[in-house]
Amino acid sequence: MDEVPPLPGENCADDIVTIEHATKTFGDKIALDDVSFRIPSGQICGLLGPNGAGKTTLFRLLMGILKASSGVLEIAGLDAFEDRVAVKRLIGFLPDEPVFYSYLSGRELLELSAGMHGLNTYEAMEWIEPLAQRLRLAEDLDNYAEDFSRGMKKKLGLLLAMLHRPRLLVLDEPTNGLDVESTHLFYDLIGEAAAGGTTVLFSTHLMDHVTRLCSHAVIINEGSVIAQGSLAELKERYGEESLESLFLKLTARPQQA
Ligand SMILES: Nc1ncnc2c1ncn2[C@@H]1O[C@H](COP(=O)(O)OP(=O)(O)OP(=O)(O)O)[C@@H](O)[C@H]1O
Repeated sequence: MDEVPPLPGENCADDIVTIEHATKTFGDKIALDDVSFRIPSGQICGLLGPNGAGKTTLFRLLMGILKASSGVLEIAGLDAFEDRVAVKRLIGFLPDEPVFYSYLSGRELLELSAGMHGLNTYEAMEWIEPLAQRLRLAEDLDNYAEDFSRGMKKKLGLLLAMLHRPRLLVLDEPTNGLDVESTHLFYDLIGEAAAGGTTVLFSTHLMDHVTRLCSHAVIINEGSVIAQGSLAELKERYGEESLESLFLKLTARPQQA
């Protein structure tokens, strides 16, 4: 995969994601509470947390879909909400459940997205076609995306996220609903994008996938960051053999009556 060129004036050692004291409330509900962490360029970072921990909310803040109640969220120095149009050029986002226009084929959606990113449509499609073939989606691209299976929608969503060769890939449970082979194919593509310089932040409930793909992890629980660091640092700091036992230890909750 082609190497992603650095942005003008961007130092590769810089943090591409900066989150400082971010809080998000919905009425009385505190979904995120004083969250702070940074992701340096080129890192693959796993975002882990039990159901309802705040992972999707954090992704929606980073994409500028939601505005933080307080705190700082920056992508390559741009404010995630105020500069959200510019930020969208830097990020490829795969939501947990991608939704598409009902009247467009997979190919038309890719072409539309290429146009929105100001890309040459022919060149963008020529670049994405081999990836579609590797994901075994190429033969379905002329069908309506709405008729795709859940796994096919995920694959199209990943292609849309990667089409403009973003600086940062934000993937919300990317392999949720994928079969084993497709999961491997996904991780191959994500790993190759990272090797080419793309930073990756992804959430998953599958600890072995984090161990396989990530160098670093951030664990959130009930809206707060409870641990972060390299996988080796985390295991050493908490004296646990595996990421799974560490996760269970840190997120243990009392049983409900
Ligand atoms: N629009 C909203 N209005 C009210 N509460 C919300 C809203 N969005 C999220 N929440 C609440 O914020 C908390 C965090 O939700 P979020 O979807 O971010 O969790 P998550 O970590 O992605 O969970 P899961 O692993 O189950 O997908 C939950 O308690 C959820 O009910």
